[in-house]
Amino acid sequence: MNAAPSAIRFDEVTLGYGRHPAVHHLSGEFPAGSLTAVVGPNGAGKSTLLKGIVGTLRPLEGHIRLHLPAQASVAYLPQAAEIDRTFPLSVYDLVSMGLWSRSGVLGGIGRGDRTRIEDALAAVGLTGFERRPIGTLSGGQMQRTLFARLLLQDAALILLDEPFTAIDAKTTADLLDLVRRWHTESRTVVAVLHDIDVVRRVFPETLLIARESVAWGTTAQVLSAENLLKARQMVEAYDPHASACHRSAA
Ligand SMILES: Nc1ncnc2c1ncn2[C@@H]1O[C@H](COP(=O)(O)OP(=O)(O)OP(=O)(O)O)[C@@H](O)[C@H]1O
Repeated sequence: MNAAPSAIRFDEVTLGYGRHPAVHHLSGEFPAGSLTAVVGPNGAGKSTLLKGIVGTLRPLEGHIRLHLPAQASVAYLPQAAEIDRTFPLSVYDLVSMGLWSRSGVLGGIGRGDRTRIEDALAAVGLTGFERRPIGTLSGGQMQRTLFARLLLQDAALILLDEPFTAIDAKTTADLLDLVRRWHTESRTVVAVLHDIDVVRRVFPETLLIARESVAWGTTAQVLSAENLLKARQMVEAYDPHASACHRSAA
């Protein structure tokens, strides 16, 4: 298998809300520099998994360990529905927040930073949009803005939750080019995706989950018809009101 050291390691991790487990007994690793899709039916626990990695959700059981270079940041793009677009920010303001990990919230923006912000906006095709309030952007333009912010974050680990949902083919293709670029730069990228064709085309590794791991490895092996059917059946059979994990109780 992959000889690269792990960037994220899961040891028997159970994540959940209150006492209700959402993802059970997950063990495995995302190697440093890997490009992995997280796939599974609605309610499979994909977003929950990312929240566990970011640290906004603490495991009910087990450990998640990040092995990143010193000072390296983690960049996290939540689902579009979780982002408040009524906040009075311009495109420029939002993108410049990508520099906060280095400059601090109150740090000034120097000439070099301004060039980097302009370069990031150009890379996502938004030159000329600097002063636009984010509330006036289309869904695709907003996603381009958020990817420009990710570019500036310069993170070793990038987590994307359904980044291409409700985004047209041209915008998806442009943003996938950035994902490929991050992969060639040896960043570790984990993306929750629903479009299996995109996963097969672009993502070498896949984790298929259905409240627990169904398969984890190379995309061609993981996305077999048998595994996809198994995942669907496992989620349909799951009792969302279960208060304890059957394996813990065993
Ligand atoms: N804040 C929360 N409080 C309680 N339960 C939650 C919360 N967030 C998610 N859940 C539950 O955890 C389970 C997994 O949800 P999650 O959002 O991780 O699934 P998902 O695979 O990302 O789904 P989708 O593809 O629909 O986005 C679901 O049963 C969901 O209802």
